[in-house]
Amino acid sequence: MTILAMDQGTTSSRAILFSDDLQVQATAQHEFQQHFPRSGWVEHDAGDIWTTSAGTARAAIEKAGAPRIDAIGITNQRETVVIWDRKTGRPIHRAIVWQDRRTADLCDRLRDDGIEDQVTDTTGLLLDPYFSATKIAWLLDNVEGARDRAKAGDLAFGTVDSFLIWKLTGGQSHVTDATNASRTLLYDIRKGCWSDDMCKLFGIPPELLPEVRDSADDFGTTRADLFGRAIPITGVAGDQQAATVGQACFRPGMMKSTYGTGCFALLNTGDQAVRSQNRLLTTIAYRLDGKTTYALEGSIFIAGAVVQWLRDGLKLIREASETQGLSARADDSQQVILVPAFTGLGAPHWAPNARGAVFGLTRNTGPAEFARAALESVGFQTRDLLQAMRADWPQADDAVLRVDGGMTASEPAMQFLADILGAPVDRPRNTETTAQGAAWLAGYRAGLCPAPDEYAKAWQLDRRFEPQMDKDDRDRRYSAWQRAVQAVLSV
Ligand SMILES: Nc1ncnc2c1ncn2[C@@H]1O[C@H](COP(=O)(O)OP(=O)(O)O)[C@@H](O)[C@H]1O
Ligand SMILES: O=P(O)(O)OC[C@H](O)CO
Repeated sequence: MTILAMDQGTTSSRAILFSDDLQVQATAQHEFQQHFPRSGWVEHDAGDIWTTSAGTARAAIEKAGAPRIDAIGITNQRETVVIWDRKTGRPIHRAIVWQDRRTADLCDRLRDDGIEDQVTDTTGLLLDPYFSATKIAWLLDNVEGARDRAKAGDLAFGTVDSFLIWKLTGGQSHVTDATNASRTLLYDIRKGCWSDDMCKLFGIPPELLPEVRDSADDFGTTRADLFGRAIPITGVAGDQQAATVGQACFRPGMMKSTYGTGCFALLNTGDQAVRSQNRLLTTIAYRLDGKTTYALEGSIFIAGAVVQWLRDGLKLIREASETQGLSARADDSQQVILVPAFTGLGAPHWAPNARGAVFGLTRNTGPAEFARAALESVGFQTRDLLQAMRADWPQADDAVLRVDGGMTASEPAMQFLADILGAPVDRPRNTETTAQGAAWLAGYRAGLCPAPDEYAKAWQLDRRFEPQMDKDDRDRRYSAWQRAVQAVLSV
């Protein structure tokens, strides 16, 4: 039995074939072009999204010796908006990517109207251009004739999962799953349906919207000519939610944090949609067998990207892994703090105009101290998130943190994370947690993979990082970080 996971990310499309015991059989990856038509705008060609997704799927199947594929799971960059013509399947514009800030003014205006509380109550999100609704509104208002065509039911909106399913099924299915719907600003996360009020507020004709299904459900069957036979699509989740599932964070209080370019932390809060008082997001972690599990989410914009900056910006290293040896040589008597607010600060500050700063420089500060400060900045920011989660939901005190993503290869970064959180950090053996989550969802629905409890038992630890810093030191260092962040916010 073989399951194909299609992982459509911000910079590349990947395909991973899994056996039914969820071992990786083959992978393929293809980067695609990013379009930046103006400052703050980020677009993808939806055609590229489709061809690289289908192409990597074919390549992975070929690499594995063309096994029979029994089910497909899809996981995707979230919030990104595609609108296409239902008759021709042609997108009416490039996809507007989650990072795109073009609707910042619209969000400000809506906030000035005093509606943010209502929006947060319904959707669990904030009025920020990050989410889909204002991007949809922008397309309807800026592509000629789009609003009329949308009202007439001629157009379809989808997040990337939905667009891929449409293409895979040859236009037979216009569907999405609850996790992706929960990122649009249009979905009532407590009632589990599209919200008429939100559609009115953002001016979105409901005719545009896909049908919302569970994360493990029947999403349609692929065109037979694509991969040799018609294959059922039975699992879908946004990539951060798929990683939560892949990490088997099925119990309330379990938390996963993915350290790629940025960092996304999701804390399972069970059947409680916890309303954050600290500007975290309330989101759907997954919906299985009709039952919704919620999460609190915090996003940090710069995690592994700070290491890229050491490499490409400062040219202090040639490869990310060199930070390990370099940071070990840092002078312990120096307390250099780097606040990497290169593109503003994300949760819990949401300060888009903040910019980075370095504190505590001396004449002896050199590359080693910069490398250490860069790795530590990721730990400090995670503590900001955990602190906010603890304030929102007291059970978070006992959270178990499971980490994944490229930056978890960094032993010093993970050790400092445990030290500054004062809590253990678990790194799993499996590094393909996002794709594995999608594969498990598909396999679970198709009857190939075990129920959550059984699947959770198969999760294997690679290394647990135990906190080694004493409490006074931890508190002192964290206070210094907080002062540095306040300084950045006040400039
Ligand atoms: N050994 C390492 N030490 C520190 N950072 C690392 C290391 N290996 C990779 N990274 C960082 O991890 C990030 C890549 O992780 P990945 O999960 O592939 O991200 P994404 O999916 O966002 O592209 C890069 O930003 C890189 O700087
Ligand atoms: O594609 P990634 O891994 O950068 O993830 C993007 C997130 O889903 C955005 O919310």
